[in-house]
Amino acid sequence: MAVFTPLSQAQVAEFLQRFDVGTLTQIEGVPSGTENTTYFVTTDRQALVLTLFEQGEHDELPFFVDLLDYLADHRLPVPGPVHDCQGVALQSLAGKPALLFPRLPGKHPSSPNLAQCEALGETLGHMHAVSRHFDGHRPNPRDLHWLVAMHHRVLVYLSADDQALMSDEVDAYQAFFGDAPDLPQGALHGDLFRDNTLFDGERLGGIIDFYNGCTGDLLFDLAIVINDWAVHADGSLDAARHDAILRAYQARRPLTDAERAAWPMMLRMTALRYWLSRLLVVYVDPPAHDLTPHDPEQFRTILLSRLQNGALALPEIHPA
Ligand SMILES: Nc1ncnc2c1ncn2[C@@H]1O[C@H](COP(=O)(O)OP(=O)(O)O)[C@@H](O)[C@H]1O
Ligand SMILES: N[C@@H](CCOP(=O)(O)O)C(=O)O
Repeated sequence: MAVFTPLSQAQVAEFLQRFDVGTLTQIEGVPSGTENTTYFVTTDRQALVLTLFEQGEHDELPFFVDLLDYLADHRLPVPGPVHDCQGVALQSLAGKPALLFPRLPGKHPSSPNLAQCEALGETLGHMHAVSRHFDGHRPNPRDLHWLVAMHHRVLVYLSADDQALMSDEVDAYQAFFGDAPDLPQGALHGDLFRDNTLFDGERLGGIIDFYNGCTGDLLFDLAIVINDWAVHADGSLDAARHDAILRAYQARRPLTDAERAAWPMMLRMTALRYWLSRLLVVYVDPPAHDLTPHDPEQFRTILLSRLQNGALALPEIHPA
């Protein structure tokens, strides 16, 4: 379940009066979320999504509002928050911070086809081309500093081989990124898995759930995408999906030489980032609700595959 704060029809109807969105006809709790309370809200004029923030740093919400406003203004398929009649987006409802969004069309792709991979790559390249100029700032909460600080907390739960694997990897990232030239910076989604996209057939209807959004290495976002969108069950890369995403991405934002050099290491580091964050959820900081945690093993397998097989060759650049 993901309705942590139940709302009545009357509460939502009164809330909607702050906005110019029409009159409430229906509310429906969304079961699939994991962190926040989400309701689909329908009025006589439009379909909306209401999010109540249950956890996290609430003082970071203005960053997410600014980022979504910025991306929506640049015609990216993201749900730009609805602003009330006074021009304010961030609200309070039932004692929780609340945002209202347009409901975007589509479904999460479990097994994306090549056209969907191309659409995602093209949109992410577009997003990164414009997000380089976004002037907000939020350090990446899952960057190398986080890996260095947090990996000690799970070592005790791992086999001797896995302890060595994790520690050696973190050392290798520190050695590599400590000496590497700076990579292009900008705003990132930070968690662009398939289940944070909505596809209407082959059209990308929207990218949602920007609450890992931050500013940092753009390559970090791209590596997260490849490790989720272009893998087989054994962790190996699917060459056709990999190339479809990276060709379309680079038509919008070609990778620099420094990014190309860092790519194999970034694929490993973002695989370990999820192995670690999932281990932390399972062993160190389990959530209060009873949702089944994501499987850490999946990202250990991906990491081992990147280590054993390296990265695939990056496709040729075809600028638009
Ligand atoms: N703007 C939107 N348009 C359509 N569906 C949405 C939108 N925002 C969220 N959803 C739906 O609600 C679900 C939960 O939202 P999400 O922000 O991912 O919650 P959580 O952070 O709790 O996981 C999503 O998986 C998606 O199905
Ligand atoms: N998509 C992630 C969950 C979000 O990551 P977190 O670091 O914010 O817990 C996953 O599949 O594990």
